[in-house]
Amino acid sequence: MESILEVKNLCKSYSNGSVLQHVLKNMNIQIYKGDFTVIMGSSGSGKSTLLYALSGMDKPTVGSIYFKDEEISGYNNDRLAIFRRKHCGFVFQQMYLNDTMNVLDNILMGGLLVSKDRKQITSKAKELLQSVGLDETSYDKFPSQLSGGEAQRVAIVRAIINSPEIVFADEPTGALNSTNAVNVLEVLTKINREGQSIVMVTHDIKTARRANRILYLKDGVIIDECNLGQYEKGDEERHKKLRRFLEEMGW
Ligand SMILES: Nc1ncnc2c1ncn2[C@@H]1O[C@H](COP(=O)(O)OP(=O)(O)OP(=O)(O)O)[C@@H](O)[C@H]1O
Repeated sequence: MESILEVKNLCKSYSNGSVLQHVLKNMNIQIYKGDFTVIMGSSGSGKSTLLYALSGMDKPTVGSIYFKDEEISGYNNDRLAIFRRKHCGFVFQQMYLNDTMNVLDNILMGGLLVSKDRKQITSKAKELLQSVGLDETSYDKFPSQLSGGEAQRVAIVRAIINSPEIVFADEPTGALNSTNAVNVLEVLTKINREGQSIVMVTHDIKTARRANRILYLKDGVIIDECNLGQYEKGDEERHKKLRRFLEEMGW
């Protein structure tokens, strides 16, 4: 299997006043291309810190992070920003859609950072909106006029408009009701089936079971992983396997 991200001896510490808190402790991980990888673990175990380090949103205290053959951990902030724009998409719980722009412009804003071909980006945005179940009536709406699930689907389209090689998601369904959460998970499952690599942090077992690989984090260390294979709707065995794994982990 081909790696898309590789982490070597990763440590991350925060200084809280006079106390140094070691949040990630000497981690070694490979994330594979085309995988839907989920990071789980108890609250405060370091999941978001790991996601931030993997995605070049934050720098490790010690250790190296490789995106394919490129070592991103040594980059300065400007190079990291370029790296993120070129290769990564982000779907976070706080969606940060721009409230002063309509749906289409929110998406185009990201697309035009990479391509100057407005016509091509516009038609791609419309195609992607269609594929997540949003028709032309959504284009002119402002974020405040959307439901949580619609807004999150717009955020996903914005995250993938530049065809990033990897999408990072932090609790993307955390603020949604169950219908909207399922809609958003369907979109993530669909783009993963089409080859998109995804790394997602979640507390929710229904969300986690969309992944083919679950990494379990405890006190800053990956203590084990569970491999589930590709998601199929209604696969009870898969659900039981994940439940057993999480019970063993003390989740
Ligand atoms: N910027 C920061 N400065 C200082 N400490 C931080 C910072 N970010 C995170 N921490 C600390 O690092 C630890 C891990 O935080 P992190 O958010 O990664 O955990 P998590 O597993 O994602 O938790 P949760 O499931 O509750 O979101 C926590 O004790 C947190 O207080």
